[in-house]
Parts: sequence; C-alpha cells; structure tokens
Amino acid sequence: MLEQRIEQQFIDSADLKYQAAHILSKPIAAAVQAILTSVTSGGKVLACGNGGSAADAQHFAAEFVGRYERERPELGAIALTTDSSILTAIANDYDFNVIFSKQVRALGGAGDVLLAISTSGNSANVLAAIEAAHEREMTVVALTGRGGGKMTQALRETDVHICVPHERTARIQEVHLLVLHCICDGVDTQLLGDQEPSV
Ligand SMILES: O=C(CO)[C@@H](O)[C@H](O)[C@H](O)[C@H](O)COP(=O)(O)O
Ligand SMILES: [Zn+2]
Repeated sequence: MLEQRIEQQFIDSADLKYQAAHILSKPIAAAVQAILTSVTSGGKVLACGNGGSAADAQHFAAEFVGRYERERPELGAIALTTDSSILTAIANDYDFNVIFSKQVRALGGAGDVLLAISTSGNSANVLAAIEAAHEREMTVVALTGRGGGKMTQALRETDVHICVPHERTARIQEVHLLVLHCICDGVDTQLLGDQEPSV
C-alpha cells in the first residue's frame, strides 16, 4: 500500500541518519576545518555535482554567500553548475566530462576547496574536477556513497572523504543535505560561537 511505502521511506531515511551520525561526525568536522581555513585566508569553495547533487552544490553556495542560520560576513562559494553558457559551451566544444574541470582550472587557486558531490563516486566530470583541483593545489572535500567508487582512489590524504554508508542514491542524497547543513553550522559556530541561531 502506498502509505506504508511512504512511511517505510521515512523510516529508512531516519535509520540511515542515526547510523551515519557516528561514522560521519569525524570527517564532517575535518571538512569544517578545511573549509574554515580556506575562507578565513581569502579562499573560496567551488562546488559541483550532477542532478540532485548539482542542486546540493547550489544550495550550499547560497547558504555560504548569503547566510545559513545566523548573520555573519559573506563567505566565498561558487556552484559550478549554474552558468548555462559556460556549461553548454564546454560540453558542446569539448566534452561533458570536462564541464567542471575547466571551471576549476579557470577559477580555482591554491588554498581554495573543491566540494565534489557524487552518490556513486563515479561521475567522470566530478572525477576530472578533482584532478584539476589537485593541479591547482586545492583541498577536496568529497561527498559520496556506495563505498566512494572511483573517487576513493582519486583523493589524496590531505583531502576529506565523507562517504555515506548506503547503496541507494536517494537515501545518500538525503544524508548529503544534512552533511552540508552540518558544515554550514560548524563554520558559523567556529566563526561566531555557539549561541542559538536567530532564524
Ligand atoms: O537526484 C537524482 C536521484 O535521486 C538524480 O538526478 C541523480 O542526481 C543523477 O542521476 C546523477 O547523475 C547521479 O550522479 P552521481 O550521484 O552518481 O554522481
Ligand atoms: Zn533526487
């Protein structure tokens, strides 16, 4: 029955979040430190991903540049998924696999962070963006699932890997959004202290 199926999805999503809380708190804290180090030294976050993860990249950039829950100075973040002219020109003239990596090479510099989001860890354009970020001496914060796929091998020891322990894209994405909000909250707390949010 449809209602039972819906209820089961809420339960599965909540269960995964309970399990992931302990496993992911350490890498999420490491991501907060990496991003904080970057943005407090004049750096920025470049965020990319496909489909639902493209939406996550944009969601994160909005909360960084605008605000999350509290007023604070603007923080630098750019979603590499939003400029239709850049995306169509690169995909049309080169290849879809380089839509993010060319932007990373154009916009990224040493000390910036690449936020690379892929539930499978296997999207070729995100993998190419990681390679470009390493060329630019950027740190990578990777959000994945399903064991991390090819991204596990592509990351360096100085990068941060937040891998959701699940196989299903939708459930992984639901945890990714929570992870992104934890990163925003962690950065705000490090910058402003831990008083209650105003919104
Ligand atoms: O949101 C969803 C499924 O929930 C889809 O749009 C999904 O993001 C797309 O199929 C992506 O292309 C999947 O890419 P990835 O997460 O494996 O890197
Ligand atoms: Zn989705």
